[in-house]
Amino acid sequence: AQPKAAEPVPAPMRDLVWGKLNFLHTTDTHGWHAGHLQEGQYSGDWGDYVSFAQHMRKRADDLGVDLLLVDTGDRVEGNGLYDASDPKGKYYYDIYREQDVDIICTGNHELYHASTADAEHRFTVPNFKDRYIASNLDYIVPETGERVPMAQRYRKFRTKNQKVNVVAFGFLFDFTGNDKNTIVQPVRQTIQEPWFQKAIREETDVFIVIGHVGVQMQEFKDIFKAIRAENPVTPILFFGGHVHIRDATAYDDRSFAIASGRYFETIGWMSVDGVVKKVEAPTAESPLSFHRRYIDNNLLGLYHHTGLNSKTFPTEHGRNVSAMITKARKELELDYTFGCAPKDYWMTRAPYPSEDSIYTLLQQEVIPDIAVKPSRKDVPRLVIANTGAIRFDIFKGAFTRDTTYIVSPFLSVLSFIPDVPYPIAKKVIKMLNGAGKIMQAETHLDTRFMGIPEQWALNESIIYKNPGPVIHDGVQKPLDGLSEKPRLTEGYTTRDDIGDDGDDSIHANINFYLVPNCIQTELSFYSGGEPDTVDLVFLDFIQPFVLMALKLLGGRYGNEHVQSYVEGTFTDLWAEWIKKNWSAKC
Ligand SMILES: O=c1ccn([C@@H]2O[C@H](COP(=O)(O)O)[C@@H](O)[C@H]2O)c(=O)[nH]1
Repeated sequence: AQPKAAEPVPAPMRDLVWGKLNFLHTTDTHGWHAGHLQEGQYSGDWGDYVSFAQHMRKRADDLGVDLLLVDTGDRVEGNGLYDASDPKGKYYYDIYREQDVDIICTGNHELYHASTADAEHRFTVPNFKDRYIASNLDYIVPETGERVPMAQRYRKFRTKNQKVNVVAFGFLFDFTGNDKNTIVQPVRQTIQEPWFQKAIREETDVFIVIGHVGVQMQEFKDIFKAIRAENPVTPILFFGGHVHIRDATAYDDRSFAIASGRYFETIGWMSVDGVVKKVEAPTAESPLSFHRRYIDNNLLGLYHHTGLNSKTFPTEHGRNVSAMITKARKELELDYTFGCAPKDYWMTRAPYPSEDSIYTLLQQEVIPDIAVKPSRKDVPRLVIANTGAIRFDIFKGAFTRDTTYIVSPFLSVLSFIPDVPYPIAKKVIKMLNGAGKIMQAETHLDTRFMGIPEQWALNESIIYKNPGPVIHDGVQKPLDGLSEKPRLTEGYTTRDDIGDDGDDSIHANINFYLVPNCIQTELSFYSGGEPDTVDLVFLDFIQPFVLMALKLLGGRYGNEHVQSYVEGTFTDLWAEWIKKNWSAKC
């Protein structure tokens, strides 16, 4: 862990179940390779993961089984370690490559900006060579304009100890928000391609499909169907991501799929045992078993799973990687404090609106100050922000340069359309929040894309009768006020299609309150009647949705009507606001 990280916190543990094939899985790490410095239960850093993987590989060798490491993308955007440097990722690429990942693919965040996709192609693809797979992603070479596969389409290999033959794919969901230098081929088209049809007919013991795709998403189901049609009994293993949740499912009894959360809070574990190899002549009845665990990135848990302790756990390689991170954080001045958050502000742990909601803070305090265009400051305006633009909670205490990127990493800016008739403009927010079906039918725009990924698969809030004790401030209170009950820390209490025993650490529940796709602030409205027109201000990320909503409401607006509202990214404006408004020392 990093020198200033919170101490790890103990929790009752569930053990890992080993099989012939075993996997460690990371996804959606979003630059959190220094770990969570403010949360002891996720404070392991990339160096600790390097140490952990070394010990686990040794264990696999001792047992004569295999361990493979998988990463399913969105490694960038979301933390100062990636975002605070110029160029972005100056330190990240060298830190990330220190982990010996066996199968790796691309996420959508590697593609939003041409510069990010270029860096991925220049650094991570060659760093991982034949272990990088891009089944449905092409790259446009800047010098020649030539369209080439981002990496190989699929990979065939044999595992070290069990000599299991593997055919592996690496997919991205049908993403359309990529910049001009990449092309994402829809999965349904890709699986018709001759190379894919050939690959699924290769002689193999196991298929491994890694993807930046939620395990409940149609893309994975389509891939499964295509492979299974040709391979009635071959095990098919899926490693997914994108939706930032812990999840697992089985598409049939000889397949298994896991998604391993977000922000390096989780290291996913999957194991497969039974009749895995073709030479054992498997039939549909041959025994095959799958296990999954969501390992908290908590040092005490990593010690538990390796049977080691604080002295014996860190390897030389792991220590060196932790030191690289410390050096990078120092050079980036990530601990530089802009101000002091007076309390915790939650994305989904508190209802919106409420005084503890980060969106209420944004709507009522931040936006009124930052959404001001001097030349039009008295013009009535509606300011719309998508909730997905906020990526993490704010914890009471120091608000650092790192926190700025953790909360708001994107390069979004405030844009506006001047003088929109108010009767139309006032209905836009309702359309963005409630008319998903109409929008999708008209345009294939999925309005959930404006909201937070964590709730894409949720229809209602999850409210527990006995939410757990808060130890965030370091003071742990007993559950239900009964001191003899176990003192659980708040954390993941995952329920997936397999059951409710997936988490390696037993935690107290956390409530999850649904939030809308977008929030709106009304500014400079005068009393005594409605304005005829307003300036419609919005984050540029949601521009296609706003234009579509206006169109559906009878307004005739296109990209040509959109203008810049204020200078600077939303992230910079937040940081300025914090400096001015939370200037007290902690
Ligand atoms: O510029 C941006 C980019 C993304 N978002 C939000 O993020 C999610 C996608 O998050 P994943 O990590 O890829 O799951 C997107 O739906 C937006 O809500 C944004 O607001 N601005």
